[in-house]
Amino acid sequence: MSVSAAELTAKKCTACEGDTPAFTKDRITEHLTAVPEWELADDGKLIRRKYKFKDFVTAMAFLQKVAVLAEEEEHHPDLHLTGYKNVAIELSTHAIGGLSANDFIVAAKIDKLPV
Ligand SMILES: C[C@H](O)[C@H](O)[C@H]1CNC2=NC(N)=NC(=O)C2=N1
Repeated sequence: MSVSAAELTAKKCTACEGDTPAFTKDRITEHLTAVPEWELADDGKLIRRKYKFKDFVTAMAFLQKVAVLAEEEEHHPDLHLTGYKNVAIELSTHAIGGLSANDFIVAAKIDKLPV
């Protein structure tokens, strides 16, 4: 059963232990429909969204908003700034070496941030 963005944004991340199983392909597919801007990468171990901003300051301001959200959720994406105004955000659950609900919750919340 597919999951909606509203369901994801209504949730909070929960602490993820190493014994939590990573999402299967089916669960990933169900969750990806809620965050269609995100691509699956690294053999299903992470999801990525790319942004192009008009300038460096705008890109950095957006990264700062993502950082605040990550701290609130206690789940932290890898943040990349390339070409001084292009941002790539990667989400995976390091504790389990794959994807968990936390990644999709944070992705859905990032999608709601003003750009
Ligand atoms: C206790 C706390 O929830 C963990 O250390 C968190 C911190 N942020 C994290 N972020 C990510 N992306 N993966 C993790 O496994 C992770 N673990």
